Amino acid sequence: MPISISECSFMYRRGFPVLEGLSLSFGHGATVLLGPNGAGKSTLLGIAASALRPASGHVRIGGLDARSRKDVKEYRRKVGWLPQQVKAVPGLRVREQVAHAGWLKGLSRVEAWKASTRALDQVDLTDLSMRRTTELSGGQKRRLGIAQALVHSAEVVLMDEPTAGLDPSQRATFRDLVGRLSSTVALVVSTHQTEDLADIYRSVVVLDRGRVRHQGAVGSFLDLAPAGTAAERKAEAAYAAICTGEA
Ligand SMILES: Nc1ncnc2c1ncn2[C@@H]1O[C@H](COP(=O)(O)OP(=O)(O)OP(=O)(O)O)[C@@H](O)[C@H]1O
Repeated sequence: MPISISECSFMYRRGFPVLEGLSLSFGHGATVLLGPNGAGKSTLLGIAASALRPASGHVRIGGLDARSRKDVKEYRRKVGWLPQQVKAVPGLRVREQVAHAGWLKGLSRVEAWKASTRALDQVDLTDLSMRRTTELSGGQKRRLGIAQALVHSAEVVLMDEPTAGLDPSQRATFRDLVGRLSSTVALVVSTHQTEDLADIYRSVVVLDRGRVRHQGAVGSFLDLAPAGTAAERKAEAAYAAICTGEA
């Protein structure tokens, strides 16, 4: 189901708006969210996950509004979110932390325990399911966070820099995962990695200083690269052209 953000404004500190009247929607399939440091990507994903509350505007999935007290619990059940920082809960083992995340999203204890097996398999963490989460490496913790975002089979999945710190083999595993998720969910991935965009994502959003600078299919994004750009550099060149205002 698509997620729609309309006329959203947000500020952490009075007088310093991060987003002003932002409207955007993410449909079925995988969308990559690009933008310079500080553009507002994490803020936007936090709002879409209903972890941050905008000062004005609406965030909706179907008929559910994240800002409505009546809807918020059900809204959150429809969303899986990998935040930029994944917290290891002291005392919990990997499988327990993933199952706990599923239980918090409304699964029964039995369902959450079963679902944690599948989610850990999806991120190749089965071997570490009995490891204490506080003992994971950075990349392993990232994959724990992805498993937490997936455990309750959300309709909308938001991932903030999921491949940061992943080794090449785990990045390949993640690419396969995106391919599988794309056919069933609305997936939004914020990243600074522009290689292989066309193989992984259906559409691209570029955010800059809280504004949408570009939104469209991957093909039309790549076409913004200057003529003659080598295929493997097209995404980087298109992104640079948008950020400098040349496209
Ligand atoms: N907790 C906070 N308190 C105050 N300002 C914040 C906070 N978090 C982010 N900001 C500010 O909000 C703006 C948007 O930050 P945000 O983290 O959303 O950007 P981003 O596009 O995700 O950046 P990056 O690519 O570096 O992760 C930045 O100017 C940042 O300094």
